[in-house]
Amino acid sequence: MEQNHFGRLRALAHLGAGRSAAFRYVALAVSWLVLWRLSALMQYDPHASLWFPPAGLSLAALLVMGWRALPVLVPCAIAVTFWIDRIYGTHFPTRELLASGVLFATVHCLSYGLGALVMRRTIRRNASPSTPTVVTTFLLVSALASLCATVLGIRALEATGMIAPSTPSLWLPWWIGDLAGALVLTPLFVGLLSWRYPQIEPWLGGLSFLPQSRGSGSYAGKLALEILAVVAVLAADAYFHSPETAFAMFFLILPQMWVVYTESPFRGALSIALVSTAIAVLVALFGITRDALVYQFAICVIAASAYFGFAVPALVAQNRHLSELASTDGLTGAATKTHFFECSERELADSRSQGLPVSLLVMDIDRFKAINDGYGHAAGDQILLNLVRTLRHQLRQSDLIGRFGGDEFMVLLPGLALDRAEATAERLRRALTELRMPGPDLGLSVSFGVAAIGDGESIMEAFRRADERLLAAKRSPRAADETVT
Ligand SMILES: Nc1nc2c(ncn2[C@@H]2O[C@H](COP(=O)(O)OP(=O)(O)OP(=O)(O)O)[C@@H](O)[C@H]2O)c(=O)[nH]1
Repeated sequence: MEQNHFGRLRALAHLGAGRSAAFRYVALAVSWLVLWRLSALMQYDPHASLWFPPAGLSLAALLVMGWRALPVLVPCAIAVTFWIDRIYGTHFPTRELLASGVLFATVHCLSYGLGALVMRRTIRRNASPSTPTVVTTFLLVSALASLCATVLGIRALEATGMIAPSTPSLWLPWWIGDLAGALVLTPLFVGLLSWRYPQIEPWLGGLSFLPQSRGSGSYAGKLALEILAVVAVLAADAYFHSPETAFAMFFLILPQMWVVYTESPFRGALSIALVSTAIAVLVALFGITRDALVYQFAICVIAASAYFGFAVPALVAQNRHLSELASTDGLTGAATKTHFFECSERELADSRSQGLPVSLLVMDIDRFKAINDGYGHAAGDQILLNLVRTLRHQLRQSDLIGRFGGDEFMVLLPGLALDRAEATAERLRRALTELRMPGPDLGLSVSFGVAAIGDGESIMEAFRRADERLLAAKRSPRAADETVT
């Protein structure tokens, strides 16, 4: 009975999985055909569209799904050949259309498929690809794959009699249109597809397309500003009838970079796609296709430059992480020796300018080796961690805690002269004896060396004096008596 239920459940799960895969394929096909229809609406010459969004979807699908995308892309590419025939009213015989469709599908899928293959191989060879590597590979692959699709696509149409042989002006708008579609939309579609196919994430380098929970209010404002700028340039171009106005579109790189530097890669890619769509749709709506090539180039240049901008937030985060590693002790979170002395120099200069005293404490756990040997290094680590927590709890925010190494720590006490610094050391010593220890009869004993930093004295000189006092305290009978075994 139970087996029966389990079997039914499994069958249901299989059915669900099959459906969701079929649904994905249908959604991909519908999106491809809708994008193709949109690009056909933006044609300014036969076979020359302002941009060709299906190129971006094909490249993204082949990148994420591999050759599994072919059963969707090939029929779509054949179908649109028949659709073109109806749109242009050319009424070619079905056999010729089929031959032309198969040739176009082969050329399109082969060009973008090989491009995707090269990109996957290049990036996979690199264990952790950097954002500039991913972006450079993507730009080169997009340019070469779209050029290949253009040259072979024109040859295919000529061979099947769909266009007159040697139409020289066609290749540049075709190529830039395909390139614009691939450059602008591939990252966005990769982002959308990678939610369904998470295996793509690891080889995207610093470009994580996973959604982020940052506020969307300011992002919407930035997008609105960009669209406003697009409308302003295109309206001016349409109104003044001067082709020079079109070049103002290149200024859009500024707000685009702002979005890329301040938002997640997915939001950056979405913004590039929205702005480019707005340019393509409005150029078609305003009927200013005479400047189409300028706008095509603007779309490509803005997108290509913005992708390199993706590297900046990733590098800033990486830098922050590295400087944290260099300045903070990994176990206790106290400042490292170098960072402690750097910060102390600044603090000392600041306090001296205000006429305030500064003191330095150096401390060392007594017989720490015995704790490690008796209770293990994990117990020793816990004591170091608890010691720094206690120091933080006992000291002021402005006091700086550093780890010199091993079981030796130092504290900079801005604003405290020697007497108050010694009182602080005594308070800390007492608080540390209260720390929970691994053994029942064990108490934590810590020795201190205290020094006030004299006028004109350096931190290192004061540190040496404090360290001598620490050694003297270590040699004193009290420290020797307080055993920790
Ligand atoms: N658990 C742990 N032990 C550490 C760490 N760094 C250094 N130690 C140990 O700290 C001990 C320091 O030993 P010593 O310098 O002889 O100091 P001590 O045993 O406290 O002797 P006195 O200072 O003379 O009282 C060594 O056993 C080191 O292995 C650490 O990060 N974690």
